[in-house]
Amino acid sequence: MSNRESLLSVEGVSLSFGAVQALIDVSIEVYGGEILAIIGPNGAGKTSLLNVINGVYRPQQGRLVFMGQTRPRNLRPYHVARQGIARTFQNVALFKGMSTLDNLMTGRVLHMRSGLLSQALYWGRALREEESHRAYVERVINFLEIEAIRKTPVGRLPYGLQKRVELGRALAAEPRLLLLDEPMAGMNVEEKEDMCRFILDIRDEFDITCVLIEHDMGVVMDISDRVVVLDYGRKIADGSPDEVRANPDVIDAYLGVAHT
Ligand SMILES: Nc1ncnc2c1ncn2[C@@H]1O[C@H](COP(=O)(O)OP(=O)(O)OP(=O)(O)O)[C@@H](O)[C@H]1O
Repeated sequence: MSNRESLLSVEGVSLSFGAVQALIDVSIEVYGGEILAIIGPNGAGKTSLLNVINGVYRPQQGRLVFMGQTRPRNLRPYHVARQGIARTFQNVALFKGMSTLDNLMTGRVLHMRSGLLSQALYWGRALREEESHRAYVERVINFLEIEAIRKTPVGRLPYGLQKRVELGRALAAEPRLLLLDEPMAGMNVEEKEDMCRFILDIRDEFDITCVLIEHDMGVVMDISDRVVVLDYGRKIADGSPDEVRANPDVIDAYLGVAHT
């Protein structure tokens, strides 16, 4: 559960693409240890917000504070990842010809100190490092119950399992903050239940804070500690699942009807 200490502050962020205003003065607090869902109709700015958080988009206005440090405006996505923010994508983004194990190992790249030269010069050290990365990846494989597919090229796996491998790769990066873009999209009921369990356990066992975009309201209401609602680039609600569900602005945004 949340420790009520801010892990990430998004402060007054505005982002536009030409005439399109994707985010308008959005402020969000993410507390350590919580599962925060971002919801909203299509085009509301949810993915843009994740892309701002992981440094792919630079907002025209506003700032981000992660673990007490204000992010420099020119920080690149690679450095954001090194600071401890990992993500998965709406459409699975894996190396389809590579095995599950190798895909997960790519998640460790940020933590690898040995370059090619030092691997040649200090072979023993590089080997020890490789072993420790393997051990961490094995922990992730066990946790996600994907032992049976460790050697399978991920392109051959059913979609639900590919999503799980992608989650594993993000987890292998040992992030502090995990951003999940529609982790249940395209899954059947059973796969969704598994994914919900994994997200809850990631928070509890790995102590990783999760921000997720999800369209399945049942899932959102079940697993989130807090819900933020975006509509046309603005934040229109922020609260517990029950508060948000009862919020008239949210009902309007989803149902498109005026409330009395
Ligand atoms: N790279 C881009 N170039 C131009 N416009 C963009 C870009 N990315 C997003 N937009 C626009 O910004 C607005 C917000 O899009 P975004 O993808 O963030 O919404 P979303 O809430 O994630 O939508 P969905 O639920 O459909 O994925 C939309 O009007 C979209 O067309």
